[in-house]
Amino acid sequence: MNLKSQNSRPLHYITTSAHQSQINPNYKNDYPQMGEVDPAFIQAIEHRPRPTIIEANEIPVLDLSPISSLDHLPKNHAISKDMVDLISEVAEASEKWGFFQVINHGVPPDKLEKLELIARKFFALPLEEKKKVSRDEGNPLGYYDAEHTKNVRDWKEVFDFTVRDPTVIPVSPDKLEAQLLVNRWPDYPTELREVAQEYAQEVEKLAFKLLELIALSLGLSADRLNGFFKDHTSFIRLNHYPPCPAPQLALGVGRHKDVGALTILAQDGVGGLEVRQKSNGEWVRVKPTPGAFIINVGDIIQVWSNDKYESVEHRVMVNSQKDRLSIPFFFNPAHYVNLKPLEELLNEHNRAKFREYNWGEFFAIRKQSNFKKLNVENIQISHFRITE
Ligand SMILES: O=C(O)CCC(=O)C(=O)O
Ligand SMILES: [Fe+2]
Repeated sequence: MNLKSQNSRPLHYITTSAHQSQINPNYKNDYPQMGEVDPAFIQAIEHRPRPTIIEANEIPVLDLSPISSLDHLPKNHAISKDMVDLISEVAEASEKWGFFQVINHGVPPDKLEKLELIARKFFALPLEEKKKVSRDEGNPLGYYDAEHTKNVRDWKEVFDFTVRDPTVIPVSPDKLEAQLLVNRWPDYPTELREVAQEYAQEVEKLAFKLLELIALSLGLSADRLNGFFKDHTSFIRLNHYPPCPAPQLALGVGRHKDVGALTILAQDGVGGLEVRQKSNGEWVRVKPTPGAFIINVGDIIQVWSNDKYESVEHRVMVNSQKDRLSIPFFFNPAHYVNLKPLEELLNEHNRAKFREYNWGEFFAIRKQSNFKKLNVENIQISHFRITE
């Protein structure tokens, strides 16, 4: 890679410019030129985005109206025809795509709009302000602008908070006993805490409904998986992707699979999320659908379902013009839950494909590899795969 300059240009030089220009008309665009991109961001050639984008027109959009007024789904199949249809759509989408979108999901749109607005205000603050609530090795919550995916730095800045406050989970592989994690809220914008918590409560309800739909779609009783989430360790991330001077070299988030059970993602209208299509391995763009959430099956559901529903690889492309905001809710079980294929789905033709592993330990090890560049591959469920 023949870069003009090897000097690192901190991400913060460009993060606020889009907003600064709205606030201050004299603000000069300060985007670094291509040669100034820190090599830490540059993807290996085979992982760089392709110049032509393929839109995924077929990612299923599921209408959750049949369940939007319910708090929980009926425990067995004593359910309406509409619900039966919905459950088979969930089964098909999870098997074929590992991704689907939902509309009429019951989350009030104004809760999301408010959070988006406040998130933009937060990211528009000077870096020193944001760093007052910085994540560190002892606490993975708060602001961070140097996350690595597969040891390459992502072109993004994030703010993480847990849905349950406090949340109990081990955070470091050197200290695997569970710790009490407390959210870090900034002084400004003052409303962030309240708006974020209100949004979290609404999406938490949706997460349980989706979990119940997935259980039913696997032929289990609706509440089969709920017990694993009694003390859930779910967290919400505000992802901000600043405009990037070299979008053909870097990624907002490098290719990865989500390690939790389910992800419920809100994205703004800019677009950038790409999913690796199961049928042919092609990267396809998930076009923003106003009012819809994007749902993806994570590694834990892959393990529980013994590979019936696979967690699908995805990544985020950035662009040189616009910044982008996305808000994933990562629905994760309690730290003490041990994960393995569900007994009732196994038989002599379908033997367990994964060894048991503990969620809290897995989380602690993965968090450390996202925090800094390591020289080893990060932990994956494939490390627990049983090879004959
Ligand atoms: O920004 C997006 O669309 C997806 C982000 C993502 O995959 C993640 O944060 O795990
Ligand atoms: Fe993801």
